[in-house]
Amino acid sequence: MRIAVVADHNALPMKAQVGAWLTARGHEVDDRGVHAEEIVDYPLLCEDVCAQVLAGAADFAIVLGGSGSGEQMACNKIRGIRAALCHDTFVAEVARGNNDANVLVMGAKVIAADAAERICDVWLATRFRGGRHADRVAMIMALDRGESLLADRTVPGVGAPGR
Ligand SMILES: O=C(CO)[C@H](O)[C@H](O)COP(=O)(O)O
Repeated sequence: MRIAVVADHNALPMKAQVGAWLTARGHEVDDRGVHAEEIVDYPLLCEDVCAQVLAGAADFAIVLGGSGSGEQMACNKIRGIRAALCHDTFVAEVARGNNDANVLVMGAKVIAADAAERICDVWLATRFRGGRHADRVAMIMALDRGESLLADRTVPGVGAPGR
């Protein structure tokens, strides 16, 4: 697969290790920075790497930060992106299998590099299951377009006061 990778100043060693791991398994890695330990504003990296996915230049993006939470937020502000912050293989499996996520975010201050490799392994091996999950992803994408899911209907149990 073609995988575009970025890391901020908190995750350069993880980027090197994950990049080498991916390359050793035959994936094409596009290392889009940063390349030095200068402090960088991670939303810039997120915009760049997500554009690679949206343009079809990459099958997935991997975004590495300190915690990863801001990176996940930034990526998910970009229309068409479904970014998942994964700290373990369970979340990675659900992110791909159920959510059809196209950007993997990890926090180098949260998990070790060997855990990041295991997460990548599960991410790349898991296929989107479709079915009811496809309906939910379609709803996510409607929200992404600024549409309301509830404007023209009521859903039992949603928004009603509990007893
Ligand atoms: O994980 C992150 C955002 O979620 C960033 O890596 C983190 O916020 C950067 O902060 P600093 O400039 O203090 O290293």
